[in-house]
Formats: sequence, structure tokens, C-alpha cells
Amino acid sequence: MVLAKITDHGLLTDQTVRDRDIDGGFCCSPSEQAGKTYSEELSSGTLIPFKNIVWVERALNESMEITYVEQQDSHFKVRTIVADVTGSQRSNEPGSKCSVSQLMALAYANSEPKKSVIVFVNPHSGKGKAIHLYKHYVKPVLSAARYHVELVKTEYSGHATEYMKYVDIDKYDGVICASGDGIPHEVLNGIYSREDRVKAFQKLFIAQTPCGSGNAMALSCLGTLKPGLATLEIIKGHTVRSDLMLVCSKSSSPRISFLSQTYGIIAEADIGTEWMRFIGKIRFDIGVLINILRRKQFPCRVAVKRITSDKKELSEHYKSQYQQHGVTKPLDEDALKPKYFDGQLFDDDRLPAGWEWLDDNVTQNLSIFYTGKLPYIAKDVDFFPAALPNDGAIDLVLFDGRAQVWRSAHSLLQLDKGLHVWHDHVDHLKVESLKLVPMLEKGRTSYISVDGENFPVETIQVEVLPGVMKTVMNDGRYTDSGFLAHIG
Ligand SMILES: Nc1ncnc2c1ncn2[C@@H]1O[C@H](COP(=O)(O)OP(=O)(O)OP(=O)(O)O)[C@@H](O)[C@H]1O
Repeated sequence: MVLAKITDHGLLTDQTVRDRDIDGGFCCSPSEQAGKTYSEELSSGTLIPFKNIVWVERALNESMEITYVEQQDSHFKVRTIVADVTGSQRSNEPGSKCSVSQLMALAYANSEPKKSVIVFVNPHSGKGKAIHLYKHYVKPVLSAARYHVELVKTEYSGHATEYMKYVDIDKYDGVICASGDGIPHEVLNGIYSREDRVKAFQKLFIAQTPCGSGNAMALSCLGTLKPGLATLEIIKGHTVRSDLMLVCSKSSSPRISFLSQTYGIIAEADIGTEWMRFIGKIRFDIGVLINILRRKQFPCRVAVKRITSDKKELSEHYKSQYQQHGVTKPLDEDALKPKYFDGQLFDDDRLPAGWEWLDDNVTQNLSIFYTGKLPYIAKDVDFFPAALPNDGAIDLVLFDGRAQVWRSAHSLLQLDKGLHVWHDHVDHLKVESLKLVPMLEKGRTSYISVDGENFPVETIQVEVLPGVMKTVMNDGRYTDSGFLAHIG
């Protein structure tokens, strides 16, 4: 039995008799807890942050059984202690007993406990490691938090889309993707194709616990690449309504995109180097480097409905939107429909009101076209530092291919801090919608990628869909990209 008291920062253990360690730390459904051991001691003066407490229930003699996540650097464990907890002013009178409901309320200050979720695990994600990561880091946390889990191991590409198209959404609060970014993309598109899509987007949160090779959603929303920690953040974080993008083209039906669309050097390095998969993630850097050294250009025309004109306006937009609390307006069907696509792309000769073509001198010599909605596209790749979850904007970054090689290389070396956007040969705009018209010479092959997936190289129109996706973020914000500190 542990004596513990409530403090402002968490539960502080006072005096230890014994604690209980569940199954070496990685079991956790209540029924599995039969195998509890009574071995380890918890040192006196240990602080268990409220955020780490995932479940509390009554034990014998007014004591409580408290389950929490213990985490320190790479050490990660789910533990249960039996404690006699006294309260402080924060819960009730000093010295008096704290109740289970009081401690649960402190533990779940920003979220609801005990949700029901669909968990997609893609066995192929992250070079086949996803099932192992799910079993050892994700499942223990969800079980300890008494989540109801409908586990779906994806059996083919498109499985998560099909599943989300027909699943009974009344049974669930959300979807957790134990995968890379491909499964959230599928989940969102499955929901988008439902007849009751307004209700589905309104009801279900969609989050990623990073088990793939590309984990931009978890990095940007939860700030970690550790699946166990990300799962704790999903359970404890704030729910946020975030913008999505809708990609329309001639040959495909409108496609939801939560991450990016890219054409030029990045698309070549990502999709065009698939054959080099065997060398791992470095293939991407090599692909970029080769194309930069070759000064490869990808001519196109780009039309936009802009929100900002230059980097000064971009900074002002960021400052004014950063503190906004987000979308509270209920969703309706109009919010999910494209404004500029009626089954056909609009005519290039007649831009809709408020649209304009970007400078042809730049777009005809472009090296990178990249749009995004999340700041981090990979670890240490802060490509869209000014991205905000629900500013009703798509971030558009263009690299002028006429820049000298050393200038391009220098800007790309600053991707980790998001400082590339301040270089003169890099444009960074906020737009409401855009049109990309690739203009490659006849016979030249290239790539467009949407959320990292291959897309036909053809004209695309992209529109922002404000506040459509319910997701989870640590403090209700994206992981710090450093942009605010930079603009002061
Ligand atoms: N059982 C399966 N067999 C083959 N492909 C699958 C299967 N399940 C899912 N997929 C596909 O795998 C793609 C990549 O998945 P995901 O993003 O989760 O992993 P990843 O390791 O990050 O992938 P990548 O290496 O492509 O970035 C998804 O877009 C999905 O369509």
C-alpha cells in the first residue's frame, strides 16, 4: 500500500509499503490483470503526473487502485499501485480522503475517459513493425485506460477506406491508426464517401499512433514518434477540429488530403525512388540531393485564391490566428463540398473571382511545389512552420529552380528549424484554394503525390475544407514549429 497525496502537479507518493507491477508492464485488459505481481517498490516522493494516470478504481478499505504510465526517456511501462490518497485544496479539504471520481476528474481534465475506438493496424507499416509496436506499446495503454477496442488489421490497400465507408459509427467515438500516414488518408476518404459523412466527421476523432515510416500526423499533433506516448496523448489530449483539403481532378473523384500535395523534386524523391526502398529512409535525402545538383525544374502554372501576399502578411496572419480557439460551428454538407469543382475543373482562361495566376517566371522554373496542412512532414522536417490547424488556409511553398545550387542546398539544410521559408528563392503563401497545371515537356515522366501516395500527373484543384476533421492535439495546438519565436 502506498500513501499518496494530491498536489498541484500530480500524485505525490509519501510512504511505500508495496506496489504492484502488472505483468512486466505490458498486459493490461482488466481480465489479464490476474497475473499481477507484488514485487517492485515505489520510492517515496515519486510524482505521478495526473496526465499519466489512465484509470482509477476502488480497492479494499477505502484505498484506490491507480493505473498509470511510467515514462522516462526510452523507458515505458504501465503500472498499477494500490494507494491511500489524501486530497489537497485542489480536490477537497487538506488531509481528507480523495475519492475515485475526484482523482479521475484530475486525470481526465481535458478529455473523456473510457472511449470506444476502431484501431487500424497496417501489418506492412514501418517495414512490418506495426503489429509489434501495437502489441507492446499501444494496446497496453488502451487496455489500462479501459478503452473498448475494435481491432482491424488491414488486409489490402484500401481496406481502411472500405471499412470506414460502411461501419456503424454509432458504436464508436474515434479511430486510431497504428500505422504511417497512409491509413489516416484512407480513413478520411472512407468517411468522406459515406452518405452520413457530416455526422461521421462530427462524431469520430481520427488520430495516429506512429507505427509507420511516415508519421507526420503524430509528429505534428502529438509531438512524438513513440507509439506508447502518442497513445497516452490521444487519450489525454484536447480534441481539435482541424482543416482538411479536397483535391479535385479530371480522372479521379474528389480526394480528401490531410497532409500535402507535392510536385517536383520532393515528389520525385518520394515516389520516384520507391525502387530504392531497400536502402531505407536515406533514399529520400539522396533523391532530393541528386535533383538539386542537377538543377531539375518542373514547369507548371499555379493559380491561387490567396489569403496572404508576402512573408510580412504571413507573419501577421500567423500571429493573429495562433491564439484562436478554433472551430465551434457545427458542420454541414456545404462545408464538405468543393466550391470550384462541379464535376469539372474550371476553365483556365476564366479564373473565378478572387483568383490569380502566380508569376510565370517562377512557376515555369519551379523546383518544388508543396502544399501542406501540418508543420512536420517527418522528423526534423519542419516544412510548413506556419501551418495552423484551423486557420482556413492551405500553406503553399514554392522553390524557384533558378536559385544557385548552394542557395537551394543551404535552404534545404534549414528544414529542421523551418528556416528555409525565409530564403528569397522560397515563396510561402497562405491560400484558400489553388490550381496546379503541370506543363512537362512531351514524353517526360514525373510525379504528383497526395499525402505521400502516388497521384496521376494532371491538373489538380485543391480547396480547404475548414474545421472538418476532429483530431487530438497535446495542448490543443500543433507541435511547436518555432515560427512564432522566429517572427517575435
Ligand atoms: N495488408 C496490406 N497490404 C498491402 N498494402 C497495405 C495493406 N494494408 C494497408 N496497405 C497500404 O499500405 C500503405 C502504406 O501504409 P502506411 O502509411 O500505414 O505505412 P508506411 O510504412 O508509413 O508506408 P510508406 O512506407 O508507404 O510511407 C497504405 O496507403 C495502405 O493503402
